[in-house]
Amino acid sequence: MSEKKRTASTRGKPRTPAPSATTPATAPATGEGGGGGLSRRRLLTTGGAAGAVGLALGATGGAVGHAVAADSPAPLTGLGATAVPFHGVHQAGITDRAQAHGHLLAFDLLPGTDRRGAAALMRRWSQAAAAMTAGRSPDGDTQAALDAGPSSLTVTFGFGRSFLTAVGLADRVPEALEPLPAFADEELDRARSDGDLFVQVGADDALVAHNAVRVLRRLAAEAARPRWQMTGFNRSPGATARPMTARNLMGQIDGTNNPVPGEPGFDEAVFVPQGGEPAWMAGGSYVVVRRIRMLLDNWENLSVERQERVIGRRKSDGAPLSGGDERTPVDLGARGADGALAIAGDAHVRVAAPESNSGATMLRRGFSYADGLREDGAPDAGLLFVAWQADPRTAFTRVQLKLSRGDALSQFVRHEASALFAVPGGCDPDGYVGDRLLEG
Ligand SMILES: C=CC1=C(C)c2cc3[nH]c(cc4nc(cc5[nH]c(cc1n2)c(C)c5CCC(=O)O)C(CCC(=O)O)=C4C)c(C)c3C=C
Ligand SMILES: [Fe+2]
Repeated sequence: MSEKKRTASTRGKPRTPAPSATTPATAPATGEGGGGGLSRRRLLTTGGAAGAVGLALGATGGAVGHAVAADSPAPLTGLGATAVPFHGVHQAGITDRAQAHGHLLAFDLLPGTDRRGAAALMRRWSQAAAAMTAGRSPDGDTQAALDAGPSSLTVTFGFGRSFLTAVGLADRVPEALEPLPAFADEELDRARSDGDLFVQVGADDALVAHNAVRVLRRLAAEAARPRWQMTGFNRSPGATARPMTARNLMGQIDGTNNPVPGEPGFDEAVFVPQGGEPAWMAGGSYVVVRRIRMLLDNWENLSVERQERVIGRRKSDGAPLSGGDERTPVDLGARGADGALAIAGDAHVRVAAPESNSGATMLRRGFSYADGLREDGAPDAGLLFVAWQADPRTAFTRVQLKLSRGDALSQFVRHEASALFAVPGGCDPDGYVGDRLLEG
């Protein structure tokens, strides 16, 4: 199929009817109350008819329900109707609130896929992602999400070091994409690590997220094959009485001290600046993905007091052990009545803090995972740690080196897979993600 034809058809049929209203809304990057706004505009669209009918039928179903719904279409809920624009200076899925469902995938190029073939793939993927994130049905749609709105779907693409060499662009490999060093105690499964291409899919509806993955998989067919896929989740929006930072599977409030979009230093910490090196990465970011299994049976046998000592924050409300509430800045110098440090020397927040790592800052935007049981009956569950930064050498790597040498949390977690990708800036509607690299 020619690019022109494909462009025309992906702009085609709406999955849900045209919006009757648009209302801007904001949400933080991680958790629901992590603070800060969005660098991308979110659209809350209210549709009627077909897309809404499926939702309206939830309670009644059957022929009667169909008749009622056809006469009085109800709007999609806010959850289904929310759309995050695909196009922009930065790719979506970085500063947006982490969705309830996430898929992380790596693909390897098939032998024979050259720069031209890779460019065609990125164009196909970008066009399909733009359509799906706007609630339109793309070419090759499986129709599994036909009745749903975009549900905050985001699709984010990245390139591994091996991608650049495979397509003959070894001279354009960013210095920041140097392989991560080996860290003490990691037990990495190489088959579930690295990869040529990275795809992150997030949505607040499980079918929408799954369908997007299937569509992208089908579009990759002749150019790339999946290398690994990991599936995770977060709390659903609206599950708590008020917006709150999410909890991880250890029960801790996780994401409190993330940098906040719009605050001083955020862009410098997370994005490669315009005029930065290499030029094709301007507006982009580097993502570190780590599959970190939690030894939940051991962790849950600790008293809450000991769990809090390991992290350095209270479990109930996330307040630092140095005092205050969740939002109170951590005071690493504070001491208790006994003269001992309020936040232990090996507490996770002390060892990971920017103050302990020459200012190292990253945006953590992960997903929990639960993949059933291991052979020994222990849960195969933990954190799909996803960290975004302008330079991993002075952010993730610096902090992880420190953590691997003295973090009290280390004995309760195992790093099982690892990957680093360069995530270019966003693209225009006429372009595709990576065009400045692949066309330049
Ligand atoms: C290399 C970076 C980090 C890894 C790997 C990591 C794993 C990890 N963390 C938690 C739970 C929490 N982490 C918290 C804070 C926190 N963690 C990192 C970095 C890594 N964590 C940073 C930079 C920070 C912020 C430190 C600060 O500035 O205070 C917290 C506290 C709440 C918060 O601020 O988010 C929790 C809880 C787990 C369970 C985990 C591996 C499974
Ligand atoms: Fe952490």
